[in-house]
Amino acid sequence: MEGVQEPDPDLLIEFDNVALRRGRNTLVGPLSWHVGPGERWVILGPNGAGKTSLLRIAAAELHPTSGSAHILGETLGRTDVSELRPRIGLSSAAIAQRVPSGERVADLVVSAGYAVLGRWREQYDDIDHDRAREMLAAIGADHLVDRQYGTLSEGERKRVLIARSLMTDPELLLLDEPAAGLDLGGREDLVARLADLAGDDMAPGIVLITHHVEEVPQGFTHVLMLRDGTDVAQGPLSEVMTAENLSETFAQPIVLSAEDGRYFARRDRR
Ligand SMILES: Nc1ncnc2c1ncn2[C@@H]1O[C@H](COP(=O)(O)OP(=O)(O)OP(=O)(O)O)[C@@H](O)[C@H]1O
Repeated sequence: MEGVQEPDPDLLIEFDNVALRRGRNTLVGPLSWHVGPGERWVILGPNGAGKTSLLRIAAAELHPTSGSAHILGETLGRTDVSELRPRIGLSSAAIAQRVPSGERVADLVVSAGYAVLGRWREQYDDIDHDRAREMLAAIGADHLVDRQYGTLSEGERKRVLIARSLMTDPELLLLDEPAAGLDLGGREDLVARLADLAGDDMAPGIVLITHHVEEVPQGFTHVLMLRDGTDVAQGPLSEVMTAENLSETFAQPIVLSAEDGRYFARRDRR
């Protein structure tokens, strides 16, 4: 990639004029987006806005068609992604679907460091198992350690997969709709766990995709609102999470309220 600028070593994600095209369709961009250390971002936008595609570029799973994309100081197109990916924790529905139902939770989490799904290898050390249990405990799922993945509820599965994505001690944690499909209690439980994680200084930078402002955990710092692949608005939550920006993003009049660091939205029927 000629003409690509050098990465800023202080940024976790540094996308400049990034675009992703498939045939005649532009799925993402052109979009510039920078994520700094300690930041906790939420990506909001309607179905088909390009949220998952953007996150997959950040996960080094997709290469942008144009623009410059640096992740953790490495430049996509110039770096060996097999070395970059273990530095990124990713939890998504696509990964969830690939987990064999008979997989034991302990094995699923411990194998993350070796990037295998559903392939139990016996050479993991005690230190790996201790860390797996620690990651499960961090997300309130340590009691599930001996269960089979297929027997877990939707909410339990989400938490186990987040524990798995933390296993490698990633510098960047990417969560694609972690609260999708959860009931009210399950959602509140997960949102509270993510708020704890957001408040932990030792936790990696976090980017979370959601469809619902109610799922934005307390302690999140920034928001990127996407529509038709591009950013309607982005920046600190306190400035950018407004009814006006949500209305433009979702192309309908939205009323927004906030309480105790949580947000609530509905359509304005007046
Ligand atoms: N390989 C592909 N070829 C063509 N179009 C694609 C391809 N993959 C995704 N798309 C389209 O790109 C757009 C963005 O998809 P993406 O999954 O990134 O959106 P999203 O915001 O995550 O949507 P949702 O909220 O429904 O999950 C969609 O219109 C989708 O149909």
